Amino acid sequence: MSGKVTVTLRENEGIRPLIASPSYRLWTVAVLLVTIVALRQPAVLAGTAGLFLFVMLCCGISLRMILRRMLLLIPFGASAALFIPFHTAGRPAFKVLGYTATSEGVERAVVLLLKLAGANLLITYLIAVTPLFVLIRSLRAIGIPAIMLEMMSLLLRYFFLLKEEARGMSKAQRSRGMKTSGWLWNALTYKRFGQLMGALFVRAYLRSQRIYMAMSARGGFEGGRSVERLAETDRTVPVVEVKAVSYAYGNIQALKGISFDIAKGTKVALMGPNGAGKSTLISLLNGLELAHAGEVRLYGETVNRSNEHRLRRSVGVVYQDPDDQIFSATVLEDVAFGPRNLGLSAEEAAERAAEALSSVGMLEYKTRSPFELSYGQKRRVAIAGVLAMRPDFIILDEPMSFLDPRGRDELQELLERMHRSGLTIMVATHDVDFAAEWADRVLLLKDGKLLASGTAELLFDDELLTQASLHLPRLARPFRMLQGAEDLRPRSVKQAAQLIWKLMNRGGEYAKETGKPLEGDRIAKP
Ligand SMILES: Nc1ncnc2c1ncn2[C@@H]1O[C@H](COP(=O)(O)OP(=O)(O)OP(=O)(O)O)[C@@H](O)[C@H]1O
Repeated sequence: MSGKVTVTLRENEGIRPLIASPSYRLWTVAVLLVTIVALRQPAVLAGTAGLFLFVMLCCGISLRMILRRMLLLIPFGASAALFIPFHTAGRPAFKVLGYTATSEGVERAVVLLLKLAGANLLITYLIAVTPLFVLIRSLRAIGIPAIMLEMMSLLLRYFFLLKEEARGMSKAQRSRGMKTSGWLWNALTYKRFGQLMGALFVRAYLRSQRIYMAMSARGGFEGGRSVERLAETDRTVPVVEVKAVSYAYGNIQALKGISFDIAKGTKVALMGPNGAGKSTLISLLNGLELAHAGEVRLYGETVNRSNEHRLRRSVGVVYQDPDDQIFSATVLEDVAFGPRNLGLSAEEAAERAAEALSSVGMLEYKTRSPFELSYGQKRRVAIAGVLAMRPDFIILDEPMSFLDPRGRDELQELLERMHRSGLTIMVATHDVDFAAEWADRVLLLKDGKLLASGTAELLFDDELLTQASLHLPRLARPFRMLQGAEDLRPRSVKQAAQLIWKLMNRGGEYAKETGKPLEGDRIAKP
């Protein structure tokens, strides 16, 4: 599964924009660009470029940054301008290798270069003082179609994610001795660089696959068709029935004939070591993949190509990395993406999105760019994106990963609230402590097989835990060290406190009976 990717868009810290409103800024730059295109006099163009440079320096944009941006464009402009003096009719000015340059040609080349420099300065100013996603949003104000902006926003977002991945990989390589400084690399460095590029390509491919899955899961490729929802379901029909299901990726058998049911309103922890088949099972439960053998039944219906879209309406999946799921320019738009795909109007979708954001405590961030959020906040937005589709069954893949302790507690509370609102929830997790405290039901997978299925009591079975590469919940460990208390299985801090209290009382009774205090070897022997 992918690691956390941090996207930095705050390249412009310490820079003061001259015009506060991004859309006014955009309009001003657009008007100035048109003016530059219209100007013909080299002296006026040079004066204008000088003025822009002065203003940019006053705004706090460093000369280094300006030169770096200029160097990106000027070589292209210069190579085009190089030929103009020799291809323009007029008074001969000088000769190079037998070719005659004209004065008019030289002036045209200078005008072109000055125009390019002026335009480049303006765009550098705009990019330096405006975060890219604010810029994209402002483009809407000048009439660029929403679909184009969505695409730009998506492309930009993944460009940055890949850039961050490349940076992370390169850092990791450098920390292991790869040297990339200087112009002349040795053969090994070139080889390592090639490997890095290859790995980046594979990562880009895998990420695009995950994005595709996350978008499909929210109905992104159904063209906003209004698909009927499932009728109100009978509580007695299991939400999920998995019967002898197998699935393979080519020769790799990911699931090997597994069977289980999930009743409505259950809190399920799907656990197992890496490569056990959890993510594969999730794709099958959401109808994104179909079983190669056996059947997956959702609300009593076998999932097949003809009903997968309809059934998927009732099953929401929150993927592990929120960066795979979130892509719109604002938080509200992103959460409204799923409802829009359900065929709802823009107003209805926005209403639902606001409601979902409120339920995850993120309503106040609705106009922000998802890029400006912390990882935990992005995860909440990703959950809201799925809740807004009002599923009956929600699956979360590793929701606790990369969250700080407070973030974990808050997420657990959110899961409880979601459950109280009537949802059936499945969480794929490696976190035994969370699963022991939260789950009503535990499914243990290993090597594509169902190792065990039952209550959270399974998480106290040493043999099973060893087989599933899990460990005993931390709260239960001290009790294992106390003679006479080994069988006590607290699943929450509260239960652990109650059990400790009981043990203390037991100690008191012993002292009363025997007239001796309880010491070491009876109960309190670690
Ligand atoms: N796209 C793929 N192509 C080939 N094999 C795959 C692919 N995805 C998964 N597998 C294989 O299928 C098996 C199950 O993988 P899966 O990702 O479902 O496990 P998982 O339990 O989710 O693992 P983890 O906890 O590491 O995320 C593994 O052996 C894995 O190598």
